Amino acid sequence: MSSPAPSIGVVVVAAGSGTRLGRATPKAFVEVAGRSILSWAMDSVRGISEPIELVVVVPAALVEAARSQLASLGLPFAAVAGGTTRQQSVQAGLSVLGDGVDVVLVHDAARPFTPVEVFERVIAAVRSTGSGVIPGQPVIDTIKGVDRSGLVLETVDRSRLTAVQTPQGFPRAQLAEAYERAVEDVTDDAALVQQLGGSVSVVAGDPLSFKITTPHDLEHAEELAARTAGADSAGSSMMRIRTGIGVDAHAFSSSSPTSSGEGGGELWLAGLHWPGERGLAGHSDGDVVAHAICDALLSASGLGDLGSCFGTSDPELAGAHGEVFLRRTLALLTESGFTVVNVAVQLVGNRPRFAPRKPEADALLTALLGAPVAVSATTTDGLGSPGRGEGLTAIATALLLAPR
Ligand SMILES: Nc1ccn([C@@H]2O[C@H](COP(=O)(O)OP(=O)(O)OP(=O)(O)O)[C@@H](O)[C@H]2O)c(=O)n1
Ligand SMILES: C[C@](O)(CO)[C@H](O)COP(=O)(O)O
Repeated sequence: MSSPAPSIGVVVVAAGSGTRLGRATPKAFVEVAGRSILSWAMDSVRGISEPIELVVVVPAALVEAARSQLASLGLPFAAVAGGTTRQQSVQAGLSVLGDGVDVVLVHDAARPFTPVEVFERVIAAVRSTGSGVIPGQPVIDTIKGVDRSGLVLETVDRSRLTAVQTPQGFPRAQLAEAYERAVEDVTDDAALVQQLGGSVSVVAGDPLSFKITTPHDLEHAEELAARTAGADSAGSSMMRIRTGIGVDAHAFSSSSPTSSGEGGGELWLAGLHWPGERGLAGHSDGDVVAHAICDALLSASGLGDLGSCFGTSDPELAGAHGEVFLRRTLALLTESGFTVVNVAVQLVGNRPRFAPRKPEADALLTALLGAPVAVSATTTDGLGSPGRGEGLTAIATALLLAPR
């Protein structure tokens, strides 16, 4: 069954040059503690609790670079070229959003440390008000109105001011109309909506949402990133944890076991040969434990599943043992920068008696994946197809660490 299309569209604008930062590289691609500002900005976006459709808008020359840099995000995204102003870049992002999107958040990559709670607050407020919502922070300094010569004219009532941040959220139709009818270039999305008479309200922003604009902001970002790196295992590592689940079932083969176990109906399970036990039917050797592990690993990485990664059309996989699939799966994960943290798998069936060979199975699979694998086994008290002795099922979970 296909999953429902996301109703939240997130457009991350990252196509600015960063003139005020004064670097040769476009600002979103400047590194902070070894990662681009754009990559840092994705940490919170990835944490949004409901499905999103993500569009990243970058300088035309860096579309491919962005695609490869963000490939390990673990969530699908489109990367498109921006324009010469922020407004044009937002417009480019909006134009590729799918039909299923009805709420749009526009976020500056230049605000890479915006906590995910701010995103959630904006989404909730757009839904409850049915109108535009922007995060804001109180203005702390005393503000003076001055004329062109610098003469002070007035002290502004700062209780009426808010310093605006992103993400700025809107019902899609409201934002799309504002962009279609825009007549002048403005610095934020809310201004366009207001020009059409649309209402926009403010929710609490966050000091961490500061925009990296000047070299001083970049220094502040480096300090924050260093602190995050200090708490790496508790902080950003936690954000990189991915879990996955995999299930596989095979019927017992109708042919009798042979002594060789090769193609003659003997059982291969958890990477081990089980002499004298009836084998499992399938295109490969039917090793449900190995296959469930592969599916769990692929599900955690977002790279697909056993069927999509290793189709039955590959002649090398006909009759292949579980360890072939495990090695290939590990290679795919490693190429994409994932690290396996651990795997747990449970075999469901009446035979074989698994407990005596559990240490052997754990050791083999652990060595193959280079991470702890624990295999357990259970019966179903006679219920269902495993209970009737028709075949075996295995259910696996996997934990991965995604690349930075
Ligand atoms: N043509 C542009 C200009 C800006 N932005 C994005 O809009 C956000 C806010 O812009 P700002 O921080 O002011 O970025 P720059 O325009 O890059 O900075 P500067 O004004 O110093 O050149 C940033 O994430 C920036 O990448 C964009 O996508 N396309
Ligand atoms: C939307 C915005 O981040 C509001 O602060 C905007 O992009 C700011 O751009 P500015 O050019 O730094 O005002």
